[in-house]
Amino acid sequence: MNSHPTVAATAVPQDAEDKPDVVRLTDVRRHFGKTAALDGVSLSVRKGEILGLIGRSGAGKSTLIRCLNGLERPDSGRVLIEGRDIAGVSEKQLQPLRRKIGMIFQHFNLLSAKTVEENVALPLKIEGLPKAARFKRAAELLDLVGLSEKAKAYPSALSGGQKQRVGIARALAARPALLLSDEATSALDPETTHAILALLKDINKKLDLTILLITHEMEVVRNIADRVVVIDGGRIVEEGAVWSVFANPQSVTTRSLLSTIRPQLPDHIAKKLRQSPDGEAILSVDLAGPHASSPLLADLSAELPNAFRLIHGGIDHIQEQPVARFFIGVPDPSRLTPVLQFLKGRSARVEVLGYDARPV
Ligand SMILES: Nc1ncnc2c1ncn2[C@@H]1O[C@H](COP(=O)(O)OP(=O)(O)OP(=O)(O)O)[C@@H](O)[C@H]1O
Repeated sequence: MNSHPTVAATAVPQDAEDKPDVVRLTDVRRHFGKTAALDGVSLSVRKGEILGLIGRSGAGKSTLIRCLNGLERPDSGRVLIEGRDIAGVSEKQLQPLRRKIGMIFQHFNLLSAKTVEENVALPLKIEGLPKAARFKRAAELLDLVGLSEKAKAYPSALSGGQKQRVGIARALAARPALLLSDEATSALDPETTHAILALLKDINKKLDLTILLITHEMEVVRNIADRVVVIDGGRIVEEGAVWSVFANPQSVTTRSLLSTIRPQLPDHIAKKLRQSPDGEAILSVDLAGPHASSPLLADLSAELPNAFRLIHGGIDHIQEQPVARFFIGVPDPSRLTPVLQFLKGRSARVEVLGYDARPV
């Protein structure tokens, strides 16, 4: 028997369930005329968790952000930040609640006439902290984001990645309960994106910081989120631990958002597929968690020699869980049933995608 830890134990830290919710939305609705920007959204983000909220353009992400930071009032539903409902409070009561949320943005939103350290210290000036204390805190934060040597520089002298580091330092200045990241890496190149996401993960671990990542890119979610929520048309269409959603996406929207980063059947083969059982059967094979560590294809080859050919695929590792996806061809129709039986017996999800009458 396998000696791997159970799936549930590895996907969610043991104490995560006990941690309080920093954010809790209950049945939040916001309509603009006939458009339901948010159509009954309920979600929570636990202390220390990184939640990825993903959706295509128009899914309702910006409306949700605006409901969270109080710029938009929901038509109905509750928006709790550390247990305080921000949906029903006055503008004056909203100010201290807003400060519980630090935000980082796609275009950084730094003040160009102020130095890096002045940008970082600004939220503390608004809070009325004395100058020496403000700049001491700014120095600590610039150290945290690895940008101490740029304290006296102006934003125009920084790269995009450096600007976002300043944005992160500034967002953390007032010790927020939640860091809200609004497409914060969308304007950055892949290498810089990777470095910024690694920094966010590092800060999450060091400070037990709660992060809500709003994005349209699955790669971002894949890299650092613990859990993912997929929204479409103002509704949550799927949610779960990132590795498990990646391993077995249920909704059409999730599958489509994943299509750029999961192995797909090569186009030139997909184009030739027919549904009539004539020629080589083309199969997708998915498995995840402990099952994906076994030498499945080697075992299949030993059990049924020359029954299949490997077309495409591989094993990814998400949240330390192997997530495997392969495409294989079974040229001999008489061997299809034994291949399917073998794979299913090993807990793989197998789908016959079609038949290629003219394999290369
Ligand atoms: N102020 C508004 N007036 C009218 N319709 C609006 C308003 N704000 C949002 N909407 C509509 O609500 C829906 C959700 O919009 P929202 O901006 O929240 O989506 P989004 O996921 O943030 O999209 P994007 O990624 O393109 O920013 C869209 O159909 C949009 O046209």
